Amino acid sequence: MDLRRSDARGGTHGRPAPDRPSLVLVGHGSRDADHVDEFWDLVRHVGEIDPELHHAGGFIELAEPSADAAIDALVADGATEIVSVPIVLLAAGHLKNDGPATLARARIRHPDVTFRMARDLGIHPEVLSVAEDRIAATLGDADPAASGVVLVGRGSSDPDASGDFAKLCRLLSDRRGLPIVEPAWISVAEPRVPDALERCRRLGATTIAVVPFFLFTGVLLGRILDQAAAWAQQHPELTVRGGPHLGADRRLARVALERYREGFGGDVRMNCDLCVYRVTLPGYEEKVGLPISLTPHGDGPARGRRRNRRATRAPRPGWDGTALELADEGRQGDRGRVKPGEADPEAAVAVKVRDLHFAYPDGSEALTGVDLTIRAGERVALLGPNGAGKTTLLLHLNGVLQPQQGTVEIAGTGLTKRTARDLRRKVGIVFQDPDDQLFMPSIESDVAFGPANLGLTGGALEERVTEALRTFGLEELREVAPHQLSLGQRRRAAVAGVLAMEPELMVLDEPSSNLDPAARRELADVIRRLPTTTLLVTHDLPYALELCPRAIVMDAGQVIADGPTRQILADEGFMRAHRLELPAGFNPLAA
Ligand SMILES: Nc1ncnc2c1ncn2[C@@H]1O[C@H](COP(=O)(O)OP(=O)(O)OP(=O)(O)O)[C@@H](O)[C@H]1O
Repeated sequence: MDLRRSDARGGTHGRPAPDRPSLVLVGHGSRDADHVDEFWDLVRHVGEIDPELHHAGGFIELAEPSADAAIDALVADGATEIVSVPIVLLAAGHLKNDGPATLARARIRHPDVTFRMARDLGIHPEVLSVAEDRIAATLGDADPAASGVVLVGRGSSDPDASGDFAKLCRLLSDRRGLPIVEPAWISVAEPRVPDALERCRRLGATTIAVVPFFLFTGVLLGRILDQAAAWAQQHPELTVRGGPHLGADRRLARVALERYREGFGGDVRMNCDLCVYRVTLPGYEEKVGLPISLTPHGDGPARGRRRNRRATRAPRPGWDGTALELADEGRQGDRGRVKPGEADPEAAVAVKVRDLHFAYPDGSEALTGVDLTIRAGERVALLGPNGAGKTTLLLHLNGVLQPQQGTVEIAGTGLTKRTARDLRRKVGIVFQDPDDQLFMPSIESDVAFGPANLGLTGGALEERVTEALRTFGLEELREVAPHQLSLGQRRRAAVAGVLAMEPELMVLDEPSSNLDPAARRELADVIRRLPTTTLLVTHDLPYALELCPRAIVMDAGQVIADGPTRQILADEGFMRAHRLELPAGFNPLAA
């Protein structure tokens, strides 16, 4: 018997905290017991990712407890602020009507409690990743050039939901390189499944995956497969494969927590999470691309620095410099260009980790389900308190440790005992202490050591070494012994040595530790110029902000946040909850 599952049903979890609201996860509800079980599985994931968070789950209709009862239970525990996150893929009538209505009733029952409503899971990169995995599993080894996908939604009379679903299909094919992805709906909206299958056929697909874009199971999934099977019978020359729905994937629990943080911090994005194109609001042109605060919105006072702002005011310029600069570039006719270090959604995947678990022989569970994707060319900070699991993750990336459960891929190569040696070459780790790395009599011979081991000789070796030394301003020091250099110079030399191996992924472990301000700046210049995908593991949060557009935060063996570094560092409640401290007086919004 799965005790955790029955524990997660109904009831509340955690205790109310003074510094952050409680969370109510609101599902649609279903008469299907498996659907309801999957909802509780997702609630359980949320609790596992953020064990301290006071939360409960409930339904709009058809299953128990109701969302009203879940809210009452949180209040009975002492909650004074509650964020409601709809566990719904795309918002339509039920969320838009019943979601706010639930909170309106709750405000009447509990006038002293503040309620906020967060967004649906929506068009989020993690939602796309889950859908992408389901599609890939369904297509298997079919030739992508001759494959098509019919992604099937629930169907709604709400044009926003239908439009968002079509957009999501488009993003899966445009941005993720999937073959033809055709939207279809099982009820209310058109096209229907047979029409979309027919369109795939006409576009030249010989293998077609029919994948339900449903969060949880239910009677409609069988109907989708029946319709696909009936169509397939009329087209025996084609292969039609039915795929799984999204299910209670841990990545979706992380999206739910991100929505909670948005609702909590008043940082609801004005555009979708994936858009590089930004909409100019008439009269607010200077705010193009900035997140617009919706916090006050009639839901009681806002928290924190933006307490006194009205919903129509955007945060001050500089909140999201990245987006601002993008918009400026757009005006010069270069809209959407990806800047160095940022994710290019069209770039190849450099690192893909899925559901990675690892326990040390003494039973310490260091990794308990890590999922992350890093694209080629990205510069990403890996943050987290002591013992979060960062080192253990790195030891998997370079093949020193083998996954006990889950998968690790570097530049398309999966980690196995057979490939571990190869992966060690693809992932270059620059250790915190350069003296662990530099052991030859001169900097030049140190930098040459790795490439020479790879078999490079003569002019090719000389060229590789000179290039690496030039990149790091070490040419004049090439004949100097490492012990005669400063710590900053030794650290640059260590980076040069690893870069000379031309790794697919460069990992820098605490690169700024013990450096004086000048050496720190010089190293930052070097890191910014690295041509390789870079993962920077650090407790130096200002350095992470300076160098990495994106941060991944780990705690208790899991990824608990993944997003723009500035946004994560500015989330005071989140930072405190995970023992991440900014230096006194450091304001990530102003930096
Ligand atoms: N060799 C080991 N044997 C047993 N437990 C270990 C071992 N190495 C790490 N652990 C445990 O695994 C968990 C994750 O540790 P890890 O070193 O990966 O964290 P970290 O995020 O790198 O921490 P730090 O920031 O302190 O370097 C911790 O609970 C740690 O005590």
